Amino acid sequence: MPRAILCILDSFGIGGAPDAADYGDTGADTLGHIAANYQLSLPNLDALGLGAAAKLSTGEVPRGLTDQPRGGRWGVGREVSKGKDTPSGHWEIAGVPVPFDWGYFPLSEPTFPPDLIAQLIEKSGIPGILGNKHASGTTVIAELGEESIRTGKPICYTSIDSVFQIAAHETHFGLERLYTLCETAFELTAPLNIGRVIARPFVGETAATFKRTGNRRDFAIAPPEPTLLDRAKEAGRQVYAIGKISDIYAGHGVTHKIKATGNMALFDRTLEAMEMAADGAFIMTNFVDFDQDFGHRRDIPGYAQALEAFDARLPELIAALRPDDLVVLTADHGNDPSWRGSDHTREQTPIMAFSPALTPGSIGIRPSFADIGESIARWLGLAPGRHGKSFL
Ligand SMILES: O=P(O)(O)O[C@H]1O[C@H](CO)[C@@H](O)[C@H]1O
Ligand SMILES: [Mn+2]
Ligand SMILES: [Mn+2]
Repeated sequence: MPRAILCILDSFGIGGAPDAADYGDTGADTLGHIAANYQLSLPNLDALGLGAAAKLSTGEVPRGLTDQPRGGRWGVGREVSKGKDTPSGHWEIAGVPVPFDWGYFPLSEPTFPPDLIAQLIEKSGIPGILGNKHASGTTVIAELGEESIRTGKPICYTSIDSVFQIAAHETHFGLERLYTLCETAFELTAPLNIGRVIARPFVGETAATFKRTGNRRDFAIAPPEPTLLDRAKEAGRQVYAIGKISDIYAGHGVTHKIKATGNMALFDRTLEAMEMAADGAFIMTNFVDFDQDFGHRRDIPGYAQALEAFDARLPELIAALRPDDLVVLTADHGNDPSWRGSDHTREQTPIMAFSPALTPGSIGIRPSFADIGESIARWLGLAPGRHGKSFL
């Protein structure tokens, strides 16, 4: 019975979104700009159609890649959901475009409504908050982390995404206490249509030594309709959610939740799941480092090396495939490390689908990421959903 493995390379855009101007992102191109600034070597991704997909997206083959795929189906994903954020991208990939507008916090300072912060302080008993602005997570910890340790006040910040993030020291503030605080914040922000509250624990004693840990936790609102994960679970299938996948879907539709820190550990867990998973299973992994450690940090060599490390492991994944396994590689949005600021960028995404049982060829530009979910649904023998069309 066919199985499917879906790998999300978080933020790995390939430029060319027709609505990029609406986001101030005209010309943003995560892969294109990395390739222009770094001598990229991605032979396995290129063989699966990455260079060809990039050419279809922007008209140009990125430096170091080719437009000669050597197996699999390849094409371009275009997002219909308005948010260029992780939940919007992931939900749409799993067949459910986001039909509503998320709530966002303004660029002005303080960014959070005074009422919201007053209630958070009252309900949680914290002495106050620091931050209260748009910020990059690592920068704001370097700026305010020492004061946070000294005063016991957590650092609350946001971005252009629909998020309320709380950074606090793992031991001085306490990890469990941070999670509880996030739960309270989640209850208070849900009526504002805020997609996620994210706990951002860090360690270290000085600005120079602060480091965020793998104990990040996302408290997310649930998708508005059943996703591919729910549909697979409902049909009695195993659904493996690796990395932050379970958090992104608020645990809905997940039968096996597996956490790991770092892309290589995430790759290991994916291979292990492929060994364990039953016939008909659906395995989904989010490779978060691309986005969290390199895209938001505007680190071009870091992003490039993470891509090369991922590429180098693809032969292991291909060798582990059973004859009727399908693998799909794609991304949820862009995060061009050469771009201004530290936020995501509106871009199209690569879609690379391969299986020993699949004939190669182009799938063109898909009008919605939902086509990915529908293709996997068809592969797994699930009933069609309400959105998207299978390219298989
Ligand atoms: O700068 P850091 O804390 O990594 O935050 C990033 O992570 C958030 C969630 O993915 C995004 O909204 C972005 O702001
Ligand atoms: Mn993302
Ligand atoms: Mn991000």
